[in-house]
Amino acid sequence: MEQRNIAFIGGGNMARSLVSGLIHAGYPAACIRVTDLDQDKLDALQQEFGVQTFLDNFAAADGADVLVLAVKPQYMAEALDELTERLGTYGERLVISIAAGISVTRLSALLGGHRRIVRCMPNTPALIGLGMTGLFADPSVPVADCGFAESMLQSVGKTVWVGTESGINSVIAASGSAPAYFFLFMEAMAAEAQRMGFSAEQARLLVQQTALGAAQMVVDNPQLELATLRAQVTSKGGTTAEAIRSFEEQGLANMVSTAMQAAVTRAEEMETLF
Ligand SMILES: NC(=O)C1=CN([C@@H]2O[C@H](COP(=O)(O)OP(=O)(O)OC[C@H]3O[C@@H](n4cnc5c(N)ncnc54)[C@H](O)[C@@H]3O)[C@@H](O)[C@H]2O)C=CC1
Ligand SMILES: O=C(O)[C@@H]1CCC=N1
Repeated sequence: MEQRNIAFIGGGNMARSLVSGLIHAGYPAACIRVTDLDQDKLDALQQEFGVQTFLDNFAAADGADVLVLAVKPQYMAEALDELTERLGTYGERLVISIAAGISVTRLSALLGGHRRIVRCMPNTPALIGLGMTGLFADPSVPVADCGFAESMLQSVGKTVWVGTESGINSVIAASGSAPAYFFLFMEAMAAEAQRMGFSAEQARLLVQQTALGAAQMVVDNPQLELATLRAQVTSKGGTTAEAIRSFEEQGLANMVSTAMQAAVTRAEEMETLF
């Protein structure tokens, strides 16, 4: 991967996962800077990865070729107002934003009209190198910059480009927020397994190993439809058929669709708020 000086603005969960992925992919720690308001987080990042850390965003951004915006959406304007005022211009810098609900147009305004922006939507499994990220860039962004952003996100998992910016909100619904859907489902299953008499530890093992096995079967069998894998478990007149019938009667597909649309709607609302 091409080496550029990267400054992460915000050193929280997602920045940590990206830093970890880059370091494990052999990216030099000397080319990575991280800023945060929390000195303890910075110290932990410095100790674990050997990256340079800063309490001052300007000090990190000055001299960096790439800025990765990794603060929560509600703090983005505050962080960028100050940075833009002190930097004056972003020049040739590539700006990669991982924030939900902040459009390229809004980012550009916060960056004093800067246009070299790639929006990315990763998810938390990036922490263990199994992330899924959607990327979007305006056609005016140089191909080399898009390639850099893609390589960075591929260091923590898989990537997909979306052709329109609204596609990023669909990525939020389908993968950015989605680890939480699976966790919720697993929570519900583990709770029921406990009610059936398993200990908390046993219930978690039953659920997590099944989720892992099911996901691995999907990955290992790209030629099989998801419905086919489901059918292979579902013996005619058997137990699974009854569980699936119950899910379907209660409108699982509709529930999932409505929830994913709710995530999109919230992302659209956030675009008007931050
Ligand atoms: N958590 C998730 O599953 C995902 C989050 N995102 C996006 O990633 C971004 C970061 O999210 P997380 O890492 O989960 O949040 P986080 O809260 O763990 O990290 C944000 C960090 O920014 C720091 N910060 C706040 N204001 C700052 C400032 N002015 N200058 C420097 N640092 C500042 C905070 O101290 C905090 O450590 C958000 O914009 C979110 O939309 C994107 C995809 C998935
Ligand atoms: O919940 C959120 O807003 C962020 C974006 C995707 C996952 N977490």
